Amino acid sequence: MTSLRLATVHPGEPEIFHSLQGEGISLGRPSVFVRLSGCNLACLWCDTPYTWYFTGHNARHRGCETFVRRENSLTLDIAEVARRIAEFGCRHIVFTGGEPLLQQPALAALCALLGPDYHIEIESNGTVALTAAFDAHVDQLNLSPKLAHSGNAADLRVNETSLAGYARDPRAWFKFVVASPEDADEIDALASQYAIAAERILLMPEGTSPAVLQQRAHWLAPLCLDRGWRFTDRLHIHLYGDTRGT
Ligand SMILES: Nc1nc2[nH]cc(C(=O)O)c2c(=O)[nH]1
Ligand code: SF4
Ligand SMILES: [Mg+2]
Repeated sequence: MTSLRLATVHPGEPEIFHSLQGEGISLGRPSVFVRLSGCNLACLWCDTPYTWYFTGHNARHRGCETFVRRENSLTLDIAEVARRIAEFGCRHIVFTGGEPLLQQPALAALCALLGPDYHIEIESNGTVALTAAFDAHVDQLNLSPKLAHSGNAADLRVNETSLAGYARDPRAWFKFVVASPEDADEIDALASQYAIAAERILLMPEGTSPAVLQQRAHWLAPLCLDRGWRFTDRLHIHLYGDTRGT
């Protein structure tokens, strides 16, 4: 029996939901989201700390206390995950987290169970390379390599081997979360080090309220125009606010 560790919308209920993709190159596309629990990083401004910031975690997180693990995560057999996905009647899946690529054997087994008719999109921090078994199922990678302002040590947030591999992968898009105009220099450096074309780079304002997103868009939009990078908003925040299961 293979199972996935999932986040919850409330205790006992896995975070599997139907929504419009709110970020990135597929923005606006109806998708089934499956949120996995657990992350190998600890971003200060993480918008889903309930996937990893559990009691006893020694990282800091801006603005929140730790979460009780058994209330905020659960284990679900992949057959049940597949059944819940199928109920939505939507062929686009987004695996997110946390860091979903920490559970690739179970994700590969789930995709095999679902069959070939699904478009599989991944939201990942880019520090974990694809396994051969899961690679075969993946159609699109939305990678968000973390910058210095995330608070993670440089050697943790950038895995040179996996990032170099993704830079060569035509399925990969690079969605950087930015908090200030100065972040552009770090993105420039990564883009030139890994030879990532501007065309595949998107910048997204950090923020979990429409007001903050709008305020940051004022300097981010011209910055994107200037550098030839794409801009992405966070549609779900405008539509639903910062709420689980949306
Ligand atoms: N609607 C919607 N779009 C999203 N795109 C990426 C998300 C994420 O949390 O990774 C997300 C999310 O949580 N909701
Ligand atoms: S990598 Fe993503 S899920 Fe993990 S702590 Fe950072 S923002 Fe949160
Ligand atoms: Mg998110």
